[in-house]
Parts: sequence; C-alpha cells; structure tokens
Amino acid sequence: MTLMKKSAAELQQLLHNREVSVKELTEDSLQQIAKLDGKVQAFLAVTEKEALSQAESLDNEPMENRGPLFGLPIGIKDNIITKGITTTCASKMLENFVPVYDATVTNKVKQAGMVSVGKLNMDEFAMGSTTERSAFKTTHNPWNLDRVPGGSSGGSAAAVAAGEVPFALGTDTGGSVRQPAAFCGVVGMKPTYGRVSRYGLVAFASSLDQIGPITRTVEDNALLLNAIAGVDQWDSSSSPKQVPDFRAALTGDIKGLRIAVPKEYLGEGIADDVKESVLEALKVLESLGATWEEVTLPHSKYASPVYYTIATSEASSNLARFDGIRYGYHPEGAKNLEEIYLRSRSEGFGTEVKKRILYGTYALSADHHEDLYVKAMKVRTLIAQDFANLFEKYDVVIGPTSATTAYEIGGVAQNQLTLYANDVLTVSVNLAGVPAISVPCGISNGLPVGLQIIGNHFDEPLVYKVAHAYEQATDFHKQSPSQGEGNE
Ligand SMILES: NC(=O)C[C@H](N)C(=O)O
Repeated sequence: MTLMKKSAAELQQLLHNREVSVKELTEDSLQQIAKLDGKVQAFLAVTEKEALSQAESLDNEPMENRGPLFGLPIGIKDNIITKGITTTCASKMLENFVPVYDATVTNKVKQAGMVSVGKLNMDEFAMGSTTERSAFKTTHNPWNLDRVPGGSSGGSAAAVAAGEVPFALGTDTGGSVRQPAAFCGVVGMKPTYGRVSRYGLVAFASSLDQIGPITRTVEDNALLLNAIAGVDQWDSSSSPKQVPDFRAALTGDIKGLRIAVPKEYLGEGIADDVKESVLEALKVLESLGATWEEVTLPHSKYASPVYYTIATSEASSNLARFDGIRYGYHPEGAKNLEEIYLRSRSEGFGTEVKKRILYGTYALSADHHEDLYVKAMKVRTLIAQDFANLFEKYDVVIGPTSATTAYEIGGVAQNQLTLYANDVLTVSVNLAGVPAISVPCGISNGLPVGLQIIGNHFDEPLVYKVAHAYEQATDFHKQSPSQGEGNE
C-alpha cells in the first residue's frame, strides 16, 4: 500500500513515530512513479538521485526542527525553475535549459524540508487546457486514461490524483491550476495576484500568472500555500501584506455565509451533470448554514476574448527573449542573425505558441493597439468591478470550475476555439486578480466534477474555510481513480 494518498498530518505522524523515514517516503513516491507513470505520463523528469540524497540528509534533522511539510514529496510544474534540473516549459525551445538558480517557490518548498521528485508535464509555455500542447507527451487522466487531465498544469493534477506525489505546484494564468484539479478530482488553489512570488516562474502573461498548490485535501493545500506565500524582494508585484496562517482559518463553521451564484455560471454551455453537482453542493452548503442567491456578472461574456487579447499581448512580449541566442534552441548551421531568429522561433515553438505570439503582436501593433489591447484593458476593469460589486454584499462567489468533465484525448482539443470558450468560468478570476479554489463536488460517468469557490482579494482564509467545511461534509475527496493503478 502506498503512502502517497495519506495527508500531510498522517505522514508527519508516521515520521514523528519513526515508523517511516524521509528516505522511505521518497522511495515510495519514486516507486509509485515507476509503477504508474508509464500510463499517466505526468512527469517530464524524475530526479531520483537528487531526491534520495536530499532525503538522506533530511533524515538527520532533529524532530524539533521539522515543520508540517517536512520530508514530504512534491512535484513541480516544468515552468518553475529548478537549479541544476532541466526546466523545459514542455517546449523544444527550452529542451536543454538547466537553470543556474531556483525560483523563490522552489527555494521555499526546499526550506520547508519538502523533497522534489521531479518536473511535471504541461501545455507548452502554459498555453492550453489539456496538456496535448506539450511538445513531449500528453498526460492521461488517472480516472480514465482515454481522457485529458486538463491543463495547463495537467501533469501536476494527474500526479497527485494518481498517488504519485501528495503535493504539486502548478501555475494559473487563466484556470491552469483549477481546471486540471477539477478534471482530476483534486484540490487546486489560485491565490490572489501578488500572494505568491513569480520570481523564477517562466513568464507567460505577467499580469495574470500565479503559482498555486495542488493537493488531495483542502488542509494540505492550505499548508502548501503557507509555505510558498509572502513578499519577495525579487518580485515587485508580490504583496507586502501579512500572510495569515491558512490552516488556522479552517476551523469554525460557515453559518450566515452569503454566497453569490452568477447565473452566467449555470447557464447555456454548462453540461447538465456539472450543473446538477453544483446545485447539490449548494444544498450541502445551505445545510451548513449558508444562504445563496442568483446574481449576475454582466461582463462575463467578454471574459474569454478579453483574456485572450491581454494574455497573448503579454506573451508576445515575454516570449521575445527566446531568440536562439541568449536562451534555448539554437538552429544548426544558421548563417546569419536573421536566420537564427527565424529558424529558432519557427523550429523551437509549437503551433499554439506561435499562434498566440502572432495574435498578441497584432493586438499590440500601432494600427490595432487602441481597438484591441487598450479596449481589452478597459473591459478588464469592468470585469474586476463586477466582482467588487458582488463582494460588497456577498462573502464568496460559487459556480462550476469547468463547463464539462474531462474531454477525450484527441477530441475537443482539435477545436481550439471551443477550448478558449470553455475557459469562461476561470479566466475572469485572473483578470480580476482574486483568489479561487476548485474542490471535488461530484463524479459523473466515472469522471470528477469541480466546484469553484471565489473570494475577495487576499481572502484566501475564507475561501479555504468554505472549501474545508464543504469537504468535511462530503466524501468526494476520499474517492480515488482506479485507472492508472493497474489492478491495485
Ligand atoms: N494558462 C492557463 O491558465 C490556461 C488557459 N486555458 C490558456 O490556455 O491560457
């Protein structure tokens, strides 16, 4: 029996009683990866040697120096840089890129005594929602191997759901932590913009990107956010606000909680099984003393076009650094500078990334800047204002995380416009900069459904509290996929 499906508290107890060592925990994770990842394909790199040597030295650490995450295995999405370990962003462009320093979050999980066992698959440069846009492999959903795990942090969510690691870091620009968490039946948090340092995260869209934890339970999620949150001198967009203890926020009831449910989040385009699970979840929250009302987010219909205008504009600027000279893929035998630029970018980037660079460059061009980029920025303010208005009267906003359950591999992803449209439930949250979590709230035809709980800026404690109260009243988080595990 693997230990990878146990909670941080249970694993700490085992470590404390010396029933298991950090090395044994690490070996267990590595064995699970060896056994399952041939099918799940969540990892791009497994850092066995580094993990085992780190584990051995951690075992010498006295008990009194150990925190709640000490000695626990973690996987890191491959757009978060790791010193001495390849960081590819699932792109040919960075196939051989070995960073010379750690991202702030990489450092922080190390300081917490966590053991990184490897780097996780994703859509190339985080552009996608299925992991099918990875240049190297498609990750499979452990609940049904013919389905996608979601994306772009699909490797992170699948690795946790399969029981390869109990913790993973993902990144969320327009839903990339929450949607794969929903598809894989695990917990995924996108913190408030600025809550977690982006230093060492390979930038996609800098005004939207946030790093977030993916775990099996809400409590474990809160513990990992405790470890990675906080101001950072290397990221001027990180917030100097005091970081509360997110785990401490889980206690107490939710009597009197006022919930807003946007009618746009349960309307056209949302699958019936998803709608039913969310309405059932609202009943559970009512039984815990909360009340809910239907509201409107009047500008939400503009969210996807606004997101894709702003995200691609920022990407076109951020990805300009990949020119075949300073970083990454360098074309063999290029004869002059122009050929280096041309060939490195056309051979190094995949189709979706190239498409987005082109859209973004167009949106920022002198002729179209006003009617595309500037207009999108104005509507972004209206979308943020919609949320601000709701938070004057309500404590949280609730709806589904994704319009459907996990897609078939090779299915919807063939139609990129459908994928863009399906992001409508998650992208507004990034445009507004507010925090949101996805927790499992149903299983339909063997596939998980995710409930999205959105809070006001820096109100992660309340988001966690509501998520935890809901989780404790249900047992979706206790269910595990049988696929991907052989006959175990
Ligand atoms: N990166 C994200 O957060 C996912 C979003 N579907 C995108 O492709 O941009």
